[in-house]
Amino acid sequence: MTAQARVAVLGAGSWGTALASLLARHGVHTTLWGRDAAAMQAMAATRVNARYLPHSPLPAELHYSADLAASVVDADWLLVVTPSHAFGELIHKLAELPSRFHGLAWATKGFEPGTGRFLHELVEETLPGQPTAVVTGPSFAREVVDGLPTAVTVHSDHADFAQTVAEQLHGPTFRAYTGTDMLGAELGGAMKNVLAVATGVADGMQLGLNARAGLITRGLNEMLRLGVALGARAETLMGLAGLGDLVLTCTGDLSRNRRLGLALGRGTPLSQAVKEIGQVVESVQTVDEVMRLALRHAEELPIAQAVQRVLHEEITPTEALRQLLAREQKPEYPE
Ligand SMILES: NC(=O)C1=CN([C@@H]2O[C@H](COP(=O)(O)OP(=O)(O)OC[C@H]3O[C@@H](n4cnc5c(N)ncnc54)[C@H](OP(=O)(O)O)[C@@H]3O)[C@@H](O)[C@H]2O)C=CC1
Ligand SMILES: O=C(CO)COP(=O)(O)O
Repeated sequence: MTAQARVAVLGAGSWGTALASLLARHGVHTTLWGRDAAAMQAMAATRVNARYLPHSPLPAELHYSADLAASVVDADWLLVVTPSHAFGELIHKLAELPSRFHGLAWATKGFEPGTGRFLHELVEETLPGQPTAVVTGPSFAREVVDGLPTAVTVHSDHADFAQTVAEQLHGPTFRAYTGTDMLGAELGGAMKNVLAVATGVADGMQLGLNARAGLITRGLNEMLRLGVALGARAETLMGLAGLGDLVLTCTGDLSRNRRLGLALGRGTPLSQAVKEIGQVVESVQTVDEVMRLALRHAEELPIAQAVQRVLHEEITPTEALRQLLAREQKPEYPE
């Protein structure tokens, strides 16, 4: 008999809780770590994540901890699911802890704030030699924890590690594909959050379904152009990590990034909109990193730039729309 796999899921918000539940349901010995001891104790007692997924019972097999060292000490591999702004600090803490894990995956979507560095670059520097993988794709936590059918993709430079992660996540209602393009997978997951704000703004302003479809398609074009300039594979961005997640977050009201855009389009001030959502809204930081990369690689991204100006409250959504519509006529693709 093979030993039961042991995984620590680090970050007990909605997505960490959903992925930990999934692993536990699949027979993996799973510990969910969160920084808030009282919240973790309450979760263990009630088997509900009252703040982030209040309507979904969690499996009896799931373990909870607020002790990072104890959570990771005997884990076979780790799955980090904190917001991107907390990712670097956590990786540095992990580098200091006694552990035996072989492989670090993350389902965080975003970049290192302030540098435009990809999360895989940050991990390679801090934990050199560890197999790494990114779990991404169209996947609202609430639907996953409720057992609704979902497909994601796991990209890694280490085929064995990608296979381990995908096999343990894969189950009757959760399909986990594998791929080898970490950069493309990370870029897609990060950029779709910015583009979801754009379509949210348009829908909040009641600009119609034509505008929504136009923004999704031209947004995909921005993702592809920046991706290819950075060395991503176009097919990654046309798959679950790019187009799939873009469609989900640009059209599904469970998306917090879309809801931010909707609120801004209806005239709600940024700080109020973020406060009302009450959860991580990655686009607020990601947009600056996307534009930093675009500048570095001389790529013009008019939709992402409009989102940046709106999120910095430099221009109103109405002015952003005027500027986008006033752009010159040109071929759809460069010849
Ligand atoms: N929700 C979803 O459907 C999906 C989310 N993602 C991605 O997953 C990542 C996490 O998002 P999500 O779970 O939704 O976010 P939530 O807003 O639901 O939860 C955020 C969690 O992160 C914790 N946290 C915040 N700062 C720190 C820190 N410094 N150290 C440790 N924990 C911290 C919070 O703890 P506390 O409560 O104590 O503040 C909370 O548990 C994001 O990058 C998101 O884009 C990806 C796919 C789907
Ligand atoms: O990444 C997600 C779904 O794939 C969740 O999107 P939001 O962060 O916009 O809620």
